[in-house]
Amino acid sequence: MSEPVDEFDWIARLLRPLTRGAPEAFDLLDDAALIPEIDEANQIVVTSDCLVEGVHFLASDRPDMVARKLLRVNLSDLAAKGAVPFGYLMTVAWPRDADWRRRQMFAKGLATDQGAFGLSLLGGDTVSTPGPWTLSATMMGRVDPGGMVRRGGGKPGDLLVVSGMIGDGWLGLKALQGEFTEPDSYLVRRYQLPEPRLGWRVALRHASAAADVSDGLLADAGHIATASGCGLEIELERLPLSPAAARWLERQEDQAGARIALATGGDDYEIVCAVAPQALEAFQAEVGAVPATVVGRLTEGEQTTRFQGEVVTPDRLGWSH
Ligand SMILES: Nc1ncnc2c1ncn2[C@@H]1O[C@H](COP(=O)(O)OP(=O)(O)OP(=O)(O)O)[C@@H](O)[C@H]1O
Ligand SMILES: Cc1ncc(C[n+]2csc(CCOP(=O)(O)O)c2C)c(N)n1
Ligand SMILES: [Mg+2]
Ligand SMILES: [Mg+2]
Ligand SMILES: [Mg+2]
Repeated sequence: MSEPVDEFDWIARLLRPLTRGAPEAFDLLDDAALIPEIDEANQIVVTSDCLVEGVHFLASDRPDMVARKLLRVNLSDLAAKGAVPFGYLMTVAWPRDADWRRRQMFAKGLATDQGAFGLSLLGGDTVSTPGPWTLSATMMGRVDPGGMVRRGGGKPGDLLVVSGMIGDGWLGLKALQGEFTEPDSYLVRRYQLPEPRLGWRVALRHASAAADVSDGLLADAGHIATASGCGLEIELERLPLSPAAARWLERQEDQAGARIALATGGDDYEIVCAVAPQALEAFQAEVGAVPATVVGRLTEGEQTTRFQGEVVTPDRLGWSH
């Protein structure tokens, strides 16, 4: 039997050398690449995320919702970098039985969110596949020179702040898989239609580091800590929970285990960022309607997670392919 391959080992050991040290790639340690010097006023942030049926979405999800999720997971990376998106390239691998109607619904979903987010389709590729429906988008956005918020740059003592709510996406998948029922489909909608936090662009000017939360809060906060050369502490009782998530949590016997599941399940597409204590007020003045919650801080130590003062040790910090 061959050994299992870790996603981040493959990126670090086999792909990083292929960047040949290009400064644009940041050693493949960030959410996006940066193309500098387009002109004096603009730099371009570029990111690419792929969705696979059965891995990222369900075969029963509507094609227009899959289209919108494809755009939104990519927009989420640009949101975390403080970029203003403008266009994308897209590759679609269609299973042979994908009929015109399906493709039409898919294009309609793209049109809806292109309108909502001011995007143009710039190019791409279309192929067929004997496997599951697979889609990839490469999304581009503008920043002022030096304006991209990096994963590195956090300092011990910085507060870890998260946008919106954590755990809803993971719970929405559980609901779709029949693990529990919800009357209003709020969680299912959160799984199928993430909300990229582009409204945090100005607030992020007061952050020292940021990433979006796709793999899980503990994993993605960990990416910030690692890139910043810090440790971190997260306190699970501080997780921002929607009313629906709080109701689910109430029904769970193992409270620590349930909170770990919410903080490692992923599919949140929120922003986690590091903010120096003295910058918190200025940061909070710019976040608008989306709640900002302090969930922990960067430290000089290891990565630790606590619940009610006790250290807890999750089996995994988040999703890994
Ligand atoms: N196949 C690949 N080729 C080149 N670079 C890659 C590849 N896969 C990942 N990377 C790079 O590795 C880094 C980390 O990727 P990762 O997928 O964790 O980023 P992300 O989009 O923020 O997270 P997620 O995929 O969970 O949304 C990024 O710089 C990304 O561009
Ligand atoms: C059907 C189904 N099963 C499981 C999951 C959970 N999931 C899959 S990939 C991923 C990390 C983010 O993606 P990536 O790292 O590829 O960008 C997560 C949390 C899902 N969304 N749908
Ligand atoms: Mg990311
Ligand atoms: Mg991503
Ligand atoms: Mg991932």
